[in-house]
This record gives sequence, structure tokens and C-alpha cells, in this order.
Amino acid sequence: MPTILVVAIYLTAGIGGAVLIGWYVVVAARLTQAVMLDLRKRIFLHTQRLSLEFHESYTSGRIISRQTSDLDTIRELLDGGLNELVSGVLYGVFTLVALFLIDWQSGLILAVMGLPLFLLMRWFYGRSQVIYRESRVISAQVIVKFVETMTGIRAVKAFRKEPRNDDEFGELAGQYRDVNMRSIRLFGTFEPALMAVASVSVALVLLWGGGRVIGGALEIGVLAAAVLYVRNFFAPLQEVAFFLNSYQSATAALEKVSGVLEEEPTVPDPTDPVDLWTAKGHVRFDEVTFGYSDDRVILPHFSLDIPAGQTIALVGTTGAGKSTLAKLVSRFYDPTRGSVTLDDVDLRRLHPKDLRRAIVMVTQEAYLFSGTVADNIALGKPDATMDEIRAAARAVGADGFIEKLPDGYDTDVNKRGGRVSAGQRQLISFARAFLADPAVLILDEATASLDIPSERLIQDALQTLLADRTAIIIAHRLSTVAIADRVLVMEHGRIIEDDTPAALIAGTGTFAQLHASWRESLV
Ligand SMILES: Nc1ncnc2c1ncn2[C@@H]1O[C@H](COP(=O)(O)OP(=O)(O)OP(=O)(O)O)[C@@H](O)[C@H]1O
Repeated sequence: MPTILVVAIYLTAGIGGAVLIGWYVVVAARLTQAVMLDLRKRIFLHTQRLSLEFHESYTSGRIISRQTSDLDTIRELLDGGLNELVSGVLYGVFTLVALFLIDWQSGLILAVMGLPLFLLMRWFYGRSQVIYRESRVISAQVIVKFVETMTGIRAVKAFRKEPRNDDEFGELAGQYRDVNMRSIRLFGTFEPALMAVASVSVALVLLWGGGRVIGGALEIGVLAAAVLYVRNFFAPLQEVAFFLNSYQSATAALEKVSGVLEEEPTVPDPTDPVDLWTAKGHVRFDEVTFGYSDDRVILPHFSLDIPAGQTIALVGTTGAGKSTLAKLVSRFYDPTRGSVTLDDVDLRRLHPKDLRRAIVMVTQEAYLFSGTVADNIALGKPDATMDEIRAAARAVGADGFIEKLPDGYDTDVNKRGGRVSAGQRQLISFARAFLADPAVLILDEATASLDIPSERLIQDALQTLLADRTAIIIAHRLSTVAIADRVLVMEHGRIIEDDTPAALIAGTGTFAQLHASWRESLV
């Protein structure tokens, strides 16, 4: 009868254990996936919200490594590490208690051996922290190098940079291998040391217990059980060490991820925004001082008044601060001192929605997102109808080439055959801006990379695009300047000339000289 009872208990425990494990696996997986989903979304939303200043200094490769390898490391801990820790600790505690109950002296020996065990664990924990931090940094550098090379593949090929890149990547990948080897070597030292502590503990229990068995103070069966318990105590510690290993690796990754999540936008949304539903487009710089860093001022005490509806052309030597001025009008950055206003409202107080609707910047790169041509134009007004999209394309003269594309407006811009030229890309981005219909439009060197026929097409498109709105054009080509009402010549963050194109050409200043040499180059 007792045998049947024992067997029944054993069976019940076995089946109960299996059911619990099954349940645990599902619940743990659900929890892990929920945490990962949350983290993944938070990193994306947060990095997208961060200001341009962050993105101009934090390379895209580093952001990618936060989203990929760092998150994977955290997932590995949640996936496997936690149950190892829980089962390891429970197993260890139960074994120790059981050992004390059957023979307290053996239990005491094991408790004393806890000191070298603790020291060993602490050493391992400290070392692995250093190694995994290093590993996260190098792993990010490997991804950065890869992303940078692939993003700049045209420049890489043009300058035959492949061999140098191979060397640099090989060097980084080698460093990554080395740091991984160090973590494996650490484990390789830790495991035998753990086994040595276990063996010494068993030996001590055997020695002390053996003496007592010979003296008749202890039964041989109890000694055998004590030795088994001591061995059992150490067995799950390896699992705990595995946990510590993934824990350290995940902590290093989490440090990196939270570093990004703790970044605050340097251009914060206003707490008490002013509504400006229909902006007129009056832009003013009032005693603005700005620098990207504290030690270098780019725009010193800069003041400028652009009445609504005026078209301004910004001209000047490279590095004069033209793009910086445009970034301040778009509120990609805030001034260090002074203010930039739209219709007399400080941009810092404008509701972000109103700001984005009122001020649009078209950059030289004219980025097209994956999707159709129509999708890309509709970016300017997400709820636009197909008729509005077509009308916008027609207005800037983009409809001709779009209709010739394999699927017209439904052509996927990233698919073969859907690829468009630089000028066509520019026209699509003009159509996008036209549809957005902002009160203020900024064009940053929009025509710099075009050939003459495309440029002419674009000049026509520009005329339509700029009508009835405030426009700031940064142009190196003087042909673009001709359509402006007013030309500003910038140098070292200051305006040195400010007049109509005709008046400046007639004068003897910098612009007149620039214009004269441009005319000569045309002959
Ligand atoms: N993100 C940045 N971080 C630090 N310095 C910057 C940054 N962007 C520009 N600068 C510096 O600010 C100065 C003005 O740059 P800006 O791009 O405004 O000149 P620009 O007149 O538009 O020149 P270009 O005609 O060559 O585009 C330059 O000296 C440049 O080095």
C-alpha cells in the first residue's frame, strides 16, 4: 500500500510538473513578446520624435543596433534566462534546507563553502559586466560601418573605397570576435572554478561525515544522502551562471536602449500652444543668436523681416549659414537667444500641427518613401483625393513623366522601372509641397543637381509653386535668383546685401560680381 501511495504521488507530481511547465512556457513567451513589442514601438516612436540635433549626431547605424542586436539580447534573457534563475535558486534553497534537516553538520560545511562560492560569483558578475558593455559598443560599431558603407555605396564605388572598407570592417569584426572570445574564456574559467568549489565541498562532507560513520555517530545511509544533496546543490548553479551571463549581456543592451529613450527632444512641443489655423506667412527673425554648439556661433544677432507672400533668394559662400537659417524657420532647431516668429507668434509656441501645415521645407535630396508615386505626393496632404494629387502634379508640370511610368501614378518608386531621375524626384517633391499648400515654403538648393533642360522645367514649376506664398530659396544657381522679389547675400552668418535682384545686379557689391562672373561663364 505505501508503495502505491509513493508511486501515485510521484506520478501526480510528474504530470502536475509537466502541465505547469507547459503553462509556464506559454505565459513566459506571451510576456516576453509583450515586452519586446512595447520596447520596439517605444524606441521607434521616441527616436522619430527626437529633434534633428539628435539625428545629426547619432548615426543611423547606432539606432539600428538599438532596434536589432540590443533588443535581441534582451529577448534572449527573457526567453530562457528567467526560468533558469527561478528553478536554480529554488532547487538550491530546498537542497540546503533538506541537508540541514538530515545532518546539520554537513549543512554547516556547505554553508561555509558558500563564501568562496559567493566570491567566485561576484568576480564573474563584475568581469562579465565589463565585457558585455564593450561587446555592445563594438557590435554597434560593426552595424554602423555596414550601414554607412551601404548608404554611401555610390561614393564608395566612385572613390574605390572598397579595399579600405574591407580592412576597416575586418578590423571591427575581429574586435567583435575578440570580445566574444573573452566572454567565452571568462565562462571557461568560471565553470571549472565552480566545479572545484563543488568537489572541495563534497570532499569536506565526505571527510567529516566518514569520520563520524567510523565512530558510529552517523549512519552510512545519511552520509550517502548528504553527499548526494551537496552535489545536487551545485548542479543548478551552472544554470544560475548562465542566467547571470545573459543578465549582464541584457543589462548592457538595456543601458544603451534606455540611453536613447532618456534623450529629450531639444525642440520640445509647447505646453500651451497657440492655434494658428490659417497663417499668412509673415516670418521674422528677432535678434536671433544661434550655434550648433556653445563654442561656435553661426548666426550672431540676426534680424530679418520677410513680409507675407515675398520670395526671398538666399545667396552666399558655402558655410555662410543659409541652411541653418532655413532649419530655424522650419523649427528643426530653436535659437539660442532671440526668436523666430510666424505671423508674430514665436515658433516655440505654435502647435506642431499648425507649424508643419504652415511651413514646409523641400530639401535637395527630395526623399521618396517606398510606395507609389501618388502615395509620395499625398504625403503633403494625407487625405487628398486622386483628383487633387493629379491636379498638384499637373500644376508643377510633373504629370507628363508620371503618366509615362509603367503604372502611372500607381508606379512603385522602389521597383525596377519605377525609378525616377533626380529632376523627376524634385518635381514629385514639388507636387507634394504644392498639395500641402503651406504659407511658407523653403527650398534648400533645390536645383543644384540638375541639368539645363530639367532646370528649365523646374524653373517653370517653381513659378507656380511659389505664387501666393512666402518663399525662401537657397540657391547656388543664379538663374533661380531671377524669380525672387528680394535677394539676401549672406556671409559668416550676417546679411551683407539685401535688395531686389535688379538693384543688386546694377550695383557694385558681392552679388553684382557673382552675377557678372556667372554671365561670363555662360558665354
Ligand atoms: N549639424 C551641424 N552641427 C554642427 N555644425 C553645423 C551643422 N550644420 C552646419 N554646421 C556648421 O554651420 C555652418 C553653416 O552651415 P550651413 O549649412 O548653414 O551653411 P550654408 O550657407 O547652407 O552652406 P552651403 O551653401 O555649403 O550649404 C558651417 O560652418 C557648418 O560647418
